[in-house]
Amino acid sequence: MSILEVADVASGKPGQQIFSGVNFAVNESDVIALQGRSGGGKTTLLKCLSNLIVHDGRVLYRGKTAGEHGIPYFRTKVSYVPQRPPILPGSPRDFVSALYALGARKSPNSTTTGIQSIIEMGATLGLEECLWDREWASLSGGESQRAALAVAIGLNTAEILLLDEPTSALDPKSTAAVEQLLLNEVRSGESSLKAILWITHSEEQASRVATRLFQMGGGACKEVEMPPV
Ligand SMILES: Nc1ncnc2c1ncn2[C@@H]1O[C@H](COP(=O)(O)OP(=O)(O)OP(=O)(O)O)[C@@H](O)[C@H]1O
Repeated sequence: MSILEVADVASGKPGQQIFSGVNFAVNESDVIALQGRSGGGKTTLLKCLSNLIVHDGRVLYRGKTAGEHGIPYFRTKVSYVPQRPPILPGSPRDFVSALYALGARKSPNSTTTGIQSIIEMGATLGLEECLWDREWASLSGGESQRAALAVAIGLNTAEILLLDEPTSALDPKSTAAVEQLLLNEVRSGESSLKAILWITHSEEQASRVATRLFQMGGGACKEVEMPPV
């Protein structure tokens, strides 16, 4: 069974549709680069898939809709990671503690080991431990982007991550670390992560990470052939 089945998904108002007729399936080990012109609807599509905005059509995770699974559970499995995390009160550590306290993230880890594994994930991305105790508002764009990714991966709950330009604020070294970590996780039998849908404007990045390529524009989303290496 596919992890995610997307059937006839459309978004926008009548007469002002952003896209319609989006159909595809995401399978284990897929790393799908989603490309297309600015304003073409890539972010909107990812938000539809994670049930963050209202849409037409059906999105099935492991054969069931978000409503059938329960929306909080669905979002822990099909997780959208925004390009820039919203500025939250408190520190990244407070944020992670709150996630565990809410129980919204059913993790195999206890709170303490869970936070520790997220901090270790951050270290892989070059984040020092002291950063987790600083105010979100004091972090640079690249630090907050990597902290959000470390949380999304380190929670170890999502089967599919929907990444919105996850390296847009990063230098080449940090970009390489993020790409490597994500590919390692998706290939590891121990990680919950089984597939990624990854918005990127970089053809070079797509060729480094992707196993499939989707092109968005003109109100549609089509799979295209990967360019020869
Ligand atoms: N909340 C909103 N209200 C009204 N229009 C919106 C809203 N969010 C997005 N749009 C519009 O929907 C269209 C698609 O936006 P979206 O952000 O999905 O594009 P994108 O392909 O991700 O663009 P980019 O590559 O610039 O990030 C754009 O015309 C945008 O202005």
